[in-house]
Amino acid sequence: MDIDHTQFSFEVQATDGLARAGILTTPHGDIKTPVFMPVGTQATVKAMKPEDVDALGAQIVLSNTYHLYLRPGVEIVAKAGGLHKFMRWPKPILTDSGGFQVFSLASRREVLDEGVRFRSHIDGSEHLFTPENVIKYQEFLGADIIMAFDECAPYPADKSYVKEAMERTHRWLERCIASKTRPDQALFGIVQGGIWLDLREESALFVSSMDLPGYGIGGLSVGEDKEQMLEALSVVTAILPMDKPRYLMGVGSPEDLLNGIALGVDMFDCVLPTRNARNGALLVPTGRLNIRNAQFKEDFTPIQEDCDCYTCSNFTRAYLHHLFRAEELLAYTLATTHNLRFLVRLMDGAREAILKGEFEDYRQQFLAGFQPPDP
Ligand SMILES: Nc1nc2c(CCNCC3CCCC3)c3[nH]c(NCCc4ccccc4)nc3cc2c(=O)[nH]1
Ligand SMILES: [Zn+2]
Repeated sequence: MDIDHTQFSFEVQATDGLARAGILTTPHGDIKTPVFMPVGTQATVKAMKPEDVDALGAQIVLSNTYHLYLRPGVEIVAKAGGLHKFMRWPKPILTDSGGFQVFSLASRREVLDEGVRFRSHIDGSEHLFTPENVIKYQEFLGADIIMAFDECAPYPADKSYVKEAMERTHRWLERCIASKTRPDQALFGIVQGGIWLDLREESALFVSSMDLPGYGIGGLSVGEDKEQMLEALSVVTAILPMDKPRYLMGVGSPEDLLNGIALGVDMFDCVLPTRNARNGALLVPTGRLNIRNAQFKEDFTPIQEDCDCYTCSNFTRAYLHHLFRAEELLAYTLATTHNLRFLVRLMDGAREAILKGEFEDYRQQFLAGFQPPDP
């Protein structure tokens, strides 16, 4: 089923090297790219009200077919009128297909050509995900962008297995395309191939040949070296159509976002900014600040002086330090608000720099000041 081209389109407004500034139009609104997409695994960005996720500038949120299929069930979300109504998020939503989550969360998995048999991490019940039923589940959930059912090979894995998983993913993509029935949902194919550049080239060529509205770059950020990720990424982005959005799945840290943009990536998602926030690791221009540290006990300055977020505009480091030490729930909301705003501003700055042809300076200047996490 083809998409309704009046509802989906992608316009590259400017390029600066391989970096792009664009607009992705969807039935629930436009998305300015580059974009970081907050993760809302179980139909909520953890600890956040949707209106506050909107207020900090998030343009699109992610949710997860695997989780929502197991609980509350896709039928209930469909009865609620779909994800947008169920979670009161009126802007675009993207759902991941569940392939990755089956491998990272479920137990007793069995990969067959038909699909993946697994046991629920919640109650041990047995299930089978196939390309056909995963597309059906995503149609019930009603996201604007849905991901093909794929197999993200584990890392490390030998090349023969990665090749087999890539070929299975290609066959599953054809079955996903054949199963689609909603013209108001865009199906993104996913490029696999591990860290092997010949497999990456083969997968990028195959997925590109399906002429889809956008492309996920999978199989990365699974433990490989940064250099291996960037090398595989550059092979893939050189092959994917220039006029379609590229989504690097599961990435990442501020430095990975800027390095991905420099290689032609438009969309990103990662659980880290929100997960780290809940652990008290707050993003600031010089790196990460662990607010639980005793040094902040009497620090009455904001998390970040020049941040305009609700947290930095109203509270001090001493207060956040207290909330985390006291395990007060407000800590998670305030910390998540700041980390998400930090990434929204980082992406907005990248977009402005690309429009002015100054992205390389922007990237270098940010990376010069930002200390990477301890390995
Ligand atoms: N379909 C699919 N999904 C992938 C994902 C999940 C992306 N987030 C989905 C959201 C939907 C809602 C929830 C998440 C990935 N995430 C990562 N790395 C994250 C690694 C990481 C894990 C924990 C902390 C930090 C980094 N690599 C990924 C590869 C694939 C892939 O090939 N195929
Ligand atoms: Zn802030």
